[in-house]
Amino acid sequence: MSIRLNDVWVRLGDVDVLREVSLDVDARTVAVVGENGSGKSTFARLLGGLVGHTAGELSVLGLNPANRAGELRRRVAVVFSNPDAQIVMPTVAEDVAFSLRADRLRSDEIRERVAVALERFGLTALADHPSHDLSGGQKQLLALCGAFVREPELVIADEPTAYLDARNAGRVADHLFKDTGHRLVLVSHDLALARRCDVAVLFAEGRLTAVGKPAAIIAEYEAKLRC
Ligand SMILES: Nc1ncnc2c1ncn2[C@@H]1O[C@H](COP(=O)(O)OP(=O)(O)OP(=O)(O)O)[C@@H](O)[C@H]1O
Repeated sequence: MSIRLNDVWVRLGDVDVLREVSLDVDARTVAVVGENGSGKSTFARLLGGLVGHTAGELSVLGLNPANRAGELRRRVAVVFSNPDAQIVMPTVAEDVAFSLRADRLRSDEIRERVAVALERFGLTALADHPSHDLSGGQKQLLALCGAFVREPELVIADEPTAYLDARNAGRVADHLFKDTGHRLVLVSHDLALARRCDVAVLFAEGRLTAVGKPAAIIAEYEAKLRC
């Protein structure tokens, strides 16, 4: 997937939230685990071009977010745990179409892409439904639908199942892991979900402390949690 960081630091306010982060990973799915406040979300936002780095070198899909942020945002979709932050249009179909606004498609192409995406995420019957009246699980599916309709090369999902019941969490996970040609960076406290990834990275106190097979990294993390 080509995520490369060399001694990257991120300072927010007067805090070094990420320190000395180095990583070179080329995997389809990458899990990011670690305790609360360890820097996982900041790392996810950094990869998505939503937070700048203060020092070091960084490339995502071969692009440096510092000077190719626009292109990165076109090729990468970021999904957060709170879908309300991403839902902007009054109806479900309009909200999905809004995600395509920058792609300069013809209106019939937009309609077609939206219809296919709604079908894929089981939202067709809700196309004209007010988006803010959806249940939490439906809203998260809508946020994912809005992310995937753009056919991103990389999906960065930060706690995408945090507020969902088991059935909806399973649905969301199935969409994230289904191989549709996209890569996935998944930040999650759900270690069963993290275990499904090809590679895992562990954060502690703003540092990336381990990278490897999820089973080994999660065992290391669980041992640390028991201390
Ligand atoms: N804008 C900011 N200004 C100052 N400090 C910040 C800012 N954003 C995050 N932090 C701090 O950076 C640290 C890492 O935060 P981050 O949200 O990346 O952690 P996290 O591992 O995702 O945590 P959680 O598992 O609780 O979501 C925390 O101590 C947080 O308070």
